[in-house]
Amino acid sequence: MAVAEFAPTHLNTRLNTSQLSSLSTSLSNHHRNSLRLIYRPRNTRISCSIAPSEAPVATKIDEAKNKPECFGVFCVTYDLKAEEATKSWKKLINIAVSGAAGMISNHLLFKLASGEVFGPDQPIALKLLGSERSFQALEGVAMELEDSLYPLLREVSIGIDPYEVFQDAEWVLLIGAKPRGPGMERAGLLDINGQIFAAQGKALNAVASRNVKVIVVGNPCNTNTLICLKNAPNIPAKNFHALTRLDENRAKCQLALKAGVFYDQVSNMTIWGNHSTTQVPDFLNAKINGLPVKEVIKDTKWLEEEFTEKVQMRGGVLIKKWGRSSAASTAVSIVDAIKSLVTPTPDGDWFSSGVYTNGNPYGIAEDIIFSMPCRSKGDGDYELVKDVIFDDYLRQRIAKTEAELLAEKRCVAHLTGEGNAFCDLPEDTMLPGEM
Ligand SMILES: NC(=O)C1=CN([C@@H]2O[C@H](COP(=O)(O)OP(=O)(O)OC[C@H]3O[C@@H](n4cnc5c(N)ncnc54)[C@H](OP(=O)(O)O)[C@@H]3O)[C@@H](O)[C@H]2O)C=CC1
Ligand SMILES: O=C([O-])CC(=O)C(=O)O
Repeated sequence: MAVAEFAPTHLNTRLNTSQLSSLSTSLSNHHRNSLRLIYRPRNTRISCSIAPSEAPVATKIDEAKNKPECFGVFCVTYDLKAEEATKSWKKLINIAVSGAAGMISNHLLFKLASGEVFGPDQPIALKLLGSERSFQALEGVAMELEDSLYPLLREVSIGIDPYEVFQDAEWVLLIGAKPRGPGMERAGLLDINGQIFAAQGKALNAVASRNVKVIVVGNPCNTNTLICLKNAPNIPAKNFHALTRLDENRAKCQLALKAGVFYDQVSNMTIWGNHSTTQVPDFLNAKINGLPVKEVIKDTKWLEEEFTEKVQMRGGVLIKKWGRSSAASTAVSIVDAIKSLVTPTPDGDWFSSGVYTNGNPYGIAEDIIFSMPCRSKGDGDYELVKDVIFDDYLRQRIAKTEAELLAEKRCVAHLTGEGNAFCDLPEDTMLPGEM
């Protein structure tokens, strides 16, 4: 019989029977054996005796996959009362992440766990959604989280069933999606990924917190968000976002570079429309050092052509250099997107997010997900900014990205409960990463 020593040395431990059983299940995932746990009093080690398996191993692994289990050291409860440093901590929040074994998550999860996103007094629980395909990798991610000893990370669980993983989730970051392969039509990608987001929307509707905030990253993210929210009618449509913050950050960087200023001097940067090559980085309303961009950068041809294209195609250029799509900067932009919703927007500024268009003041078609300028009081909610200006150039560009999103919507009608799909995409426009 093998004996494993489990030593949460930095913690005060107190386990109840169900936690002992969870710990046993979790460790049995690693060791593929049955376990006998011996609990000793606080501040001592917990010994796990590993006996030859009695039940078929495959059955145990399958059980663990279907029902998310706490992982390793995260099965240990902390004695919060005994820890002086935690006295002022807020109530734990549940954050679910799909595609948790993918590249973006590999950056994001560690930022979430560090306190960089929700603050140094906000303990979190991470609920990681994977698949049969990624389950082993997911265990690896959870092991790395264990080994990072983040004080604010109180729970980690992994699973493959969204109905289990999304239970009571207050923030859901939907990152997992099939990448578009060679020769695959955009309509095909919309359908394959749309199925994933329809299923996840249904799961959110059934089990997530009623006030859950959902940020969709997996592409094509605007239409995936629409599909998701249509399948979650009991959650306010306003709570769903498609990530266009990376595009905003890319646009700020290019304007700063051209103006010869540091990028913190660029504000009021709107990305309008789709996270695709039709997106519109708005240089009419953006500011540099508090002045309209056009007063600082007088080269209109550069703004209309080079700047706009550079932002639209940044993802593709990066893939050509790096051999894979932006992962670290995407994770940073997810952090920015969340922080923009949980901290008050600085006076006079705004941020971009792909949100539901119903009631928008810009005359953009209703019932699509469109990136627009938003402000937040820091309560997780947002309002659309009213005082923006338009000219013919901006209106024309907005109309093009709007037409693309309306066409994408018709392509996925079978997934949004709106009858038969009819796919007449105006031209085979690209994701930023596909150029
Ligand atoms: N909105 C934005 O600004 C950006 C969006 N993206 C998008 O984010 C998504 C994730 O990117 P990234 O983390 O780099 O990708 P990875 O390929 O590293 O990970 C993607 C994850 O998606 C999951 N997945 C779901 N369905 C499939 C499928 N049919 N085939 C393969 N994998 C699948 C996999 O996890 P599992 O097996 O656990 O389901 C996989 O781990 C992509 O859709 C990408 O286009 C990327 C950059 C910017
Ligand atoms: O197409 C991709 O996967 C990458 C992407 O969205 C981007 O870089 O903006």
